[in-house]
Amino acid sequence: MPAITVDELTKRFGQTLALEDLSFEVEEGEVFGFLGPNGAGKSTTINVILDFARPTAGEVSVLGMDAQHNSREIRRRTGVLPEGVELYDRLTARQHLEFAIESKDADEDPETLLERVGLVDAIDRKAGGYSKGMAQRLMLAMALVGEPDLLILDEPSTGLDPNGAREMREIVREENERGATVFFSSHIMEQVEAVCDRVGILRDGRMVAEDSVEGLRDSVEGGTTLRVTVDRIDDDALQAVRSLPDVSDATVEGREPPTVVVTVDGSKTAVLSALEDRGIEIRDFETTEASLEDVFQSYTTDAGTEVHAR
Ligand SMILES: Nc1ncnc2c1ncn2[C@@H]1O[C@H](COP(=O)(O)OP(=O)(O)OP(=O)(O)O)[C@@H](O)[C@H]1O
Repeated sequence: MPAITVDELTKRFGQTLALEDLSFEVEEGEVFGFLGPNGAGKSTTINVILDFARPTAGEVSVLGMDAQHNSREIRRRTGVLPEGVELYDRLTARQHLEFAIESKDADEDPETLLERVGLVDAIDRKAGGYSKGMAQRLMLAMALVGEPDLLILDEPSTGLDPNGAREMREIVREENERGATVFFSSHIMEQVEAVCDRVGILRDGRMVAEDSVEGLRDSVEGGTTLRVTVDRIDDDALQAVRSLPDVSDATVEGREPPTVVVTVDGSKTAVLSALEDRGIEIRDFETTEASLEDVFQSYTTDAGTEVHAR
């Protein structure tokens, strides 16, 4: 049973079409990264999943239950880190957590939870004085209350410095190992790479790609470039490289020594062997992969479409 099923979901706000016929599934036990530029519809999708917004058309089920009819039970089993921080300025972190623990009928120690998110030193300070990052850590601790089956994190790295973002990823990993499904949105591809099993890319309310990060990289033409520095090169050897099944392009840069620049999908050794078989000496080689930013751009901008996402 999938943890989340979104089926032909459309959501309009007046004239604005925020989501259009959106369908996807998040498998139980997976970490799913929900990516998209600002305004793509990520928060709207999350709001419908949690029944904070009603669909114009389509259906959503969460943990096997209908998102609209069973929202109370769904929210009880789900930990949410919503976008934008809504803390009570006059309450301390301990009081926030006591409230969250009580409302989930859970039985946890606020101190242990705050230790996990690195905020235990501020346990009895009022949230009104918190920095953005501290507020985000407290919200994350609240999301963890009650060992939820599903964690929904909307832009969880907002306000966190690189250390905080790394700690957040560690918590995502730990929660996933405990058995929780994690669904988190971001507009930064790099943040999802380290933890996500699968990524969906949303653009203008539609899912434009769904794959592992590795699969997405491979889907962008020019994904891997192999640069081979050789003692010399001739047309015969260059043609031999070009005719290899996994090679889509091969050109020569520089003369002394020349560098063969090869766009290759599969085996790089085949390229090296093709050159060596023709008596060419390989002095050095390196491979470069498309950056994740290239991948994201190729799916979310018109300029990027020219990168030829297949
Ligand atoms: N309550 C609302 N009323 C009117 N329009 C809305 C409302 N909520 C969202 N929208 C519109 O729906 C579209 C999708 O917005 P949404 O907030 O879901 O995007 P997002 O991907 O979460 O963006 P961001 O990364 O900026 O948070 C936008 O055009 C937005 O202006």
